Amino acid sequence: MSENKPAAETRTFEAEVSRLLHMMVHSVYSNRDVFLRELISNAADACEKLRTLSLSDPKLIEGGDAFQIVIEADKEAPSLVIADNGIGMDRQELIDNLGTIAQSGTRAFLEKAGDGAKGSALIGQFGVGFYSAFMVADKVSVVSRKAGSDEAWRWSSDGKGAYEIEPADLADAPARGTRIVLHLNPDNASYAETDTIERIVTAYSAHVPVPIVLKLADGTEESLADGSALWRKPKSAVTEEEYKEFYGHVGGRFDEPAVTIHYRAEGRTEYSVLLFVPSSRPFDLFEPERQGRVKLYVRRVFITDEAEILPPWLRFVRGVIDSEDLPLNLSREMLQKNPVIEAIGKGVTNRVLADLDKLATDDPERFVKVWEAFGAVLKEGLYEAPDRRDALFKLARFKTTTGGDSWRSLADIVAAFRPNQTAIYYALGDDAATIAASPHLEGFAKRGVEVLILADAVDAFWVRTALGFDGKPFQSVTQGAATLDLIPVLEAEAAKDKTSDEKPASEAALAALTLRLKQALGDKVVEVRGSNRLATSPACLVSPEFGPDRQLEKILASRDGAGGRSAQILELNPSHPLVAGLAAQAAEGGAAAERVDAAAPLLFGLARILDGEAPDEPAAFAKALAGLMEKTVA
Ligand SMILES: Nc1ncnc2c1ncn2[C@@H]1O[C@H](COP(=O)(O)OP(=O)(O)OP(=O)(O)O)[C@@H](O)[C@H]1O
Repeated sequence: MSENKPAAETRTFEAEVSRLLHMMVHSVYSNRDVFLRELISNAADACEKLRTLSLSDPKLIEGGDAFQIVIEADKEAPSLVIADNGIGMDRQELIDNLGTIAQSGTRAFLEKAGDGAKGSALIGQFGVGFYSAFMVADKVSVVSRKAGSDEAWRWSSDGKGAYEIEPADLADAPARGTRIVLHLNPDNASYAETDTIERIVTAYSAHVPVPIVLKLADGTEESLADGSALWRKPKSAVTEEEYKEFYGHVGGRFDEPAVTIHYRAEGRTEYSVLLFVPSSRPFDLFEPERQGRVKLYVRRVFITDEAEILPPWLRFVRGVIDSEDLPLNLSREMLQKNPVIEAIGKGVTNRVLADLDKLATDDPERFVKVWEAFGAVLKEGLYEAPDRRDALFKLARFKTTTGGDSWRSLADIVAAFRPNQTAIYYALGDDAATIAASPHLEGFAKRGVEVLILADAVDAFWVRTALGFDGKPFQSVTQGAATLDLIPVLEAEAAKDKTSDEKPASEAALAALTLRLKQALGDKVVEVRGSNRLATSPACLVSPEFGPDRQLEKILASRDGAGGRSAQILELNPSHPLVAGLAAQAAEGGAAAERVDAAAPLLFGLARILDGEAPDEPAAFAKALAGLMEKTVA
């Protein structure tokens, strides 16, 4: 050991690590086995990282290129050792990796978990990594020697707030890589039993791409996993359990995969694919980077999980793509705009969409679960990938105003068109409940017209650019003339209208009212008109046919903080007693018509409120309303 090395140092864990460790130690989580899965996964990653680096720097693996994970158990101590000959960590990396929480996954876990029992139940779902060792050990010691370095470091801790870091003798350190010793606590001594280790490795780690060896007490070795690449095996040779175990390793997810896609493409570009569609949302689904997690291998060598092979709207897909054609020394620049990667991306995207479509036909219930989890992401493709629109429209499912709880396809919706209906109507909004309460839907409900409820943020974007489905354009219920005249009112509604003694405004009176209101409201509206969009509300606001949609503007305004609003039209319900009464006054002229002027801002404010907004001049609105109420009590 050289003189100028820093001596042993005790450092405290970052506060969040302490919290996590506390949770681990006091966890009532019953499946402690997962700690071994986590440590093996880290060891395998370390080997794969070095294998990749050695492609450009072969000196790094001078000591031997046979990567291996070795497990050693001592029943007497009791202790368990997990050693790898991978990349290793230097002093700073030990501090950064094992003293703080760098992983966004672990942070997300902490945020979700809170404290207490809920947290311990969640540990199994998230891979919370290295720190899970403290679920079974009173003390953990890590000796690591970074590949190519002549220094080794020991990190050790009892998991109670602090850890020690000190130089380690090279004689005690692995020639390369990391050796983790768990001093098992008495309750967990069974993890030093050969049977237990065999069972856990078979269940969780049998297909990590690095061989795993168990060193027995008599010095002999037993192979627990051969490190073969599962994705290269023929489908017929792989069981469901093996797929699930591999999904856990490669995707870092422990739910059931909803779809498993395993095939080999041959022809101009050759590659093996083993991909999974998860059955639940990963925590980072809506992070702004929209980063995919598919791992790219070249002839069994891990290259990167940052290549953009699949489009961002398939970022929930997990797994491996292994190319036969790419060079091993792929640089970052080469990953971009690479024709081979583009061809692979295209082929695999085709396949994922085709398999999802097949699922929709073969197992609609399961497909709906996938759509509930990832529909909002797939819909980004409707906007970003016009060439994929037809395939995505086939998959898309919607909640609608007449569909109740069921998810409806566009084909279902077109098949249920009412007589003379020519457009697919949609209502945009922040959430389904607000949309369903919108006055704009009244006339559609009265005619039994099914309206798409579009409550995902992405909806406002694709629906404006998509030209239509099956020759039917998409039309917003808050935009343009509602063209409902030709669609018959439902019989039950027509019967109600007949028995009602409400008299709609006459055409002449309505014309007088719209003219008067337009004069009174001035520039606030571009037009005032009667409409059959409404049934029970007196008035609403809509956008002109060719302007931006009101809801889209609202969404953009809430995002950018801009309040700008383009032209709007005030639509009146001629059958509403308030409108009919005002129309009669407008037609009468003179002092009666002046009452219309006074009512104009109130009517306009009301329409805004029905739209979920405040009146544009709240003080004036409140004053006018109070005046009106005063009259009713006078
Ligand atoms: N055996 C090892 N060899 C080299 N580096 C390691 C090893 N074990 C852990 N590390 C380093 O420590 C980091 C933290 O490990 P940890 O298990 O806590 O999280 P992770 O594996 O990165 O993410 P997660 O487990 O949340 O998916 C790793 O990212 C890696 O850089």
